[in-house]
Amino acid sequence: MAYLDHAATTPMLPEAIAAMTAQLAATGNASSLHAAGRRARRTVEESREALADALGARPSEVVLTSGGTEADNLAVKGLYWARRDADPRRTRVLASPVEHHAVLDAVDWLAEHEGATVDLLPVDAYGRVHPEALREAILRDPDDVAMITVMWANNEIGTIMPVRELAAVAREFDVPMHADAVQAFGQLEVDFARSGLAAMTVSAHKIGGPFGIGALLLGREYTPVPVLHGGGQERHVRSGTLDVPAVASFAVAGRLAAERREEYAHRIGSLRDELAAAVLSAVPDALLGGDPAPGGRLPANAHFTFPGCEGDSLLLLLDAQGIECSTGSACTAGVAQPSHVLLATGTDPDLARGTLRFSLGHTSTEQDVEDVARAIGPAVRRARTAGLS
Ligand SMILES: Cc1ncc(COP(=O)(O)O)c(C=O)c1O
Repeated sequence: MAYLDHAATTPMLPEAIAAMTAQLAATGNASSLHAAGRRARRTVEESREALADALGARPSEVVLTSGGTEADNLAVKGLYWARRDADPRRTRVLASPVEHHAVLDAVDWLAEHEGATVDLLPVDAYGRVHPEALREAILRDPDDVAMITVMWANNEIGTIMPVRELAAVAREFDVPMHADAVQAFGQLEVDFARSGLAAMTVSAHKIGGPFGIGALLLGREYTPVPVLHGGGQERHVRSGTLDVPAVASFAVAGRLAAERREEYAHRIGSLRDELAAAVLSAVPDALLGGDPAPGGRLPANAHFTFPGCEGDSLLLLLDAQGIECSTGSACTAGVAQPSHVLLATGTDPDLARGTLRFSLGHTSTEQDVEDVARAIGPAVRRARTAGLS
């Protein structure tokens, strides 16, 4: 068994499981005033402090959500509404074209239902947005920009964005910028205070924590209009009873992700390089995706294009050998669609159908690399033959 799909989700860390199970039997709504409620509240506030510490933020800047998707929606829609309500000219959203669908579809929704104009920022061959491109886009009309959203690191090809430089440009024009740091947290140093961002998304299940919990890091300058209305929890921007066991578990995973990051990134980066070398040696015409420059892409990411192959067939052939990875492209009604990320980087749509993403994580070992090295050559040959028949 080689699980190489940690960018989709990671197995939970034993420490995060222990923190969660310890809370499952506890009673008390963190909003209640009695002793059980106060105990739950204490657990939540201690967890918030641990998460703030791990992310270079203040505890009051951690807005807990049901995950990355909700945090992205709150940032994009909420900041758009807040800025447009304050000045009706502000209806333009600047976004990178390689965002996760949680951002891209929220932006598209604003265009369809709220009169937003969406400017997709130009990217280079690795899907990177350059600060000059952002400046140019803002300068087209600095008065009409509602918000900017550019991810910290891409989930398919691992490209790392120059987030601090981009946020500095946004600040020059007093425009709030949000970054989806779901894939960056745990692999890169994501320090919210130093980033200059107005908002930043993280998710627990990508760092060894549980599903269904995440956070929007939110500075004090901008208050998004809520997406969820109700009890007024989380600074009145995200109502809903908190899932205390998940919050406690997220905090443990977050603390460990920050503490172990450097050593982890080093170990996983070497393993990824070995995996890339093994695949390229077994399939010499395979193309390694992402930016090969040091610090150009996430250490856990290995993305390949196999000319003449359907990624889906290849994935299933590897799955039959116990190797679990992803194509990185969406499948609509059984038809494999080339990924929007690859299309944005100028990849030929036919080539973009033959991609595989291996993403390593805390459970990855040398054995996983050996398993891929052994299986990938025969699988590609079979997938190519199947494609020709
Ligand atoms: C970059 C990125 N953003 C957002 C999400 C969504 O996060 P969640 O699964 O917590 O809703 C993911 C997960 O696939 C992701 O990779």
